Amino acid sequence: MTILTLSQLTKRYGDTTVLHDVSLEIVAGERVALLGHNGAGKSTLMKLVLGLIQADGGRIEVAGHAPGSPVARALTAYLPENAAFHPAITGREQLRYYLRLRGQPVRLADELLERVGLADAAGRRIGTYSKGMRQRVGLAQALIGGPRLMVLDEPTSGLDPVSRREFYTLLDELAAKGTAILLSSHALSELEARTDRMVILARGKQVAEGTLAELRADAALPLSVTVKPRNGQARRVAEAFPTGVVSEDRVIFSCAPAEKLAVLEKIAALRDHIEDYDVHAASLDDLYSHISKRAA
Ligand SMILES: Nc1ncnc2c1ncn2[C@@H]1O[C@H](COP(=O)(O)OP(=O)(O)OP(=O)(O)O)[C@@H](O)[C@H]1O
Repeated sequence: MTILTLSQLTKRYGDTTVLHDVSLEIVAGERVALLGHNGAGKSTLMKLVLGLIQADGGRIEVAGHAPGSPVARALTAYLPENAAFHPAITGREQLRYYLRLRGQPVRLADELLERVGLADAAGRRIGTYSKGMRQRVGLAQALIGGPRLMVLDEPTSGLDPVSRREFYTLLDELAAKGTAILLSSHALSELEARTDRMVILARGKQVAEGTLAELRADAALPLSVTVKPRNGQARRVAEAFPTGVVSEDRVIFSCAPAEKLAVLEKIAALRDHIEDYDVHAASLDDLYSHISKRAA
């Protein structure tokens, strides 16, 4: 089921068009990453989805409802990059306040805080929380009511590596239950395995969209191959791969995706001379910088 539809969305501020004809659909359970340089239009797109600002062209639907309408608001949760709370109240009080606002029982506060790993700090003033802990309060708030669509603006900035992993595990659980997730992030490496699809914006234009595999196939960037020769075999192996560079007893070279099988066959034929090898496909970082340069 389609949860979010953007069709030829356009937004202008004065004479400047900050989003041009952006179209996107997110179905239930899908995790979509919105990528782009500073000022590319990510937050603007999110504000439009939330109904905080109005588009100048195109259409947005949240499960068939207009953004910002009471039904769309009830179905949507939002976590801003720097969730801000009153420092004098406790995590539990803050959650109870949000639960009341959303017409939910306040007894759910402790359960939500437990889900985001804040059970021990529930009775402490938020002013004593670290940035990562405040982000978790924001996430707990976003979980209220079992949203169908979650919009997360750079949700992991300021979180340590373990907290980031826990955060994505929580998102995976939500997606598995059918929540559609739209998140922006500059931390590309963590998105590779944790999102289903990426949309890349460059100066308001949608310059690429697809799964990591689709973006890789489209960009056709070379693979990086590293071969570790057995002792005393470096020269023999280097001769077999003349474009390679020898570094720290390894021979490193690149090959086009279409040549991958031929290279693997060659490596297999040299098995008596080779101790190990690695083949690295282009990372999301590589793809992002390639696509951004192509769009410039
Ligand atoms: N209220 C506004 N008035 C005028 N211009 C604005 C307004 N809000 C955003 N912009 C402009 O719209 C463009 C897109 O901004 P936006 O905040 O959507 O980018 P972003 O991709 O979220 O960037 P970042 O990664 O830095 O958060 C920028 O050029 C910005 O200056």
